[in-house]
Amino acid sequence: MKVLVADLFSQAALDEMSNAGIQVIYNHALNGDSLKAVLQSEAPEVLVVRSTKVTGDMITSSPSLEFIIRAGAGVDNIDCVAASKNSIFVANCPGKNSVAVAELVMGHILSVDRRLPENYALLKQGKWNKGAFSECTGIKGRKIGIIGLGAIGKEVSVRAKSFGLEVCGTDPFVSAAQAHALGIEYFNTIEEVARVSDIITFHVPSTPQTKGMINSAFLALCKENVVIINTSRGDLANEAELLRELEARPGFWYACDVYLGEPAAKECDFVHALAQHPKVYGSHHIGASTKQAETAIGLEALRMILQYSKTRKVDAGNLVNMQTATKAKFSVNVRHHGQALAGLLTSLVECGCKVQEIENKAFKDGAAFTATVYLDCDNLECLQGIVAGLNGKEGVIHANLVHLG
Ligand SMILES: O=C(O)C(=O)COP(=O)(O)O
Repeated sequence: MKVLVADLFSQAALDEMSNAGIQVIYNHALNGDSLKAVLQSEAPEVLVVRSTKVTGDMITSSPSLEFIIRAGAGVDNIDCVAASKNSIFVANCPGKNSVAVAELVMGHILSVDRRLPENYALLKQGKWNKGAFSECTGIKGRKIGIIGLGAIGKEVSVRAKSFGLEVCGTDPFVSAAQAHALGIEYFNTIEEVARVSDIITFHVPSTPQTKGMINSAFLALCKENVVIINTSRGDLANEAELLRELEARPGFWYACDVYLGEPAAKECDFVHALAQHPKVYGSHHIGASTKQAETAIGLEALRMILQYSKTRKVDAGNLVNMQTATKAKFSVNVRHHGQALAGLLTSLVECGCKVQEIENKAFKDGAAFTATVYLDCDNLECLQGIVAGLNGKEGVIHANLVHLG
């Protein structure tokens, strides 16, 4: 099997692939036309990318392609609809860079509160101005609102609590009970989070529902001195409205890792009104760029590639799309601490799945049970929602979805 890796990727995972007899082409300079050309000339079955765009045109002109792996979380850079139409699976590596992103969020929170970039800049200019920084507030006891309580949002909440922040949040896929179990005050809407939070951090994917959600109407509900952190996607922000609010409200600060019209990793000019605004602290979309995250993502991609090379089945933490033409067969695998599967089965039936077989294995690893539910389903989105919900449930160690053909 041939795998094309078109972005920076773990060397250890590349070596493992080669050791397993997989032909690997690693070229992290590929982008646009050059990526399309290599897809055609090398004809790989598997393509691995990070933020590099995979367009419908690339997909339709690459008949060899069977599986695209997003070595990261957000799949908005991949034309998943075109992939589905061409029977190409798309999977990401959920949760594998969550800690790295959460660590960056804490860095931005502290940077804004203590004005660290200005501190550095003055010292570099040979100036000493302790008095200029005596107005910093401190973050203990203030409230952080987390929009999106998935893997990244949860890691942020753990770190925020250790700094003494109070944590609240919202997420349409997480129940109030699940949030409360994590010590997070739960709200049903982003508007409620806006009203009570001193710092608001966004951890949602780019979808039609989330695009432009950081806008004037949202900011009007926020506290006067709110700090907004966006490490998710640039298009969550209506940048024109955000710039107006930054001008109009002296106490409002924005820190971000992502921008509208962000250049590809391989380019270097970036003239951008928001990025260069004095009340914006920005980083270079480095949320996932730690060696720890690179290793975790590399291992997850490697696992999926090895599995696919042996079985031609996609065993993914999150299968993003599916072949649209036919009903597909899946299994939901759950490792848990012995609670009943009744809730899972009810949810599966409610979303139209046809359960074929349930396999239970007791006391794997001495402490945990595993269950595999085999089913037919043509509503992948619903099925993914159920599996994601299981991962947040108390007593569940891990649940994943496997495409069986
Ligand atoms: O995983 C994600 O969604 C990210 O935004 C990380 O992007 P990257 O893989 O560093 O290009």
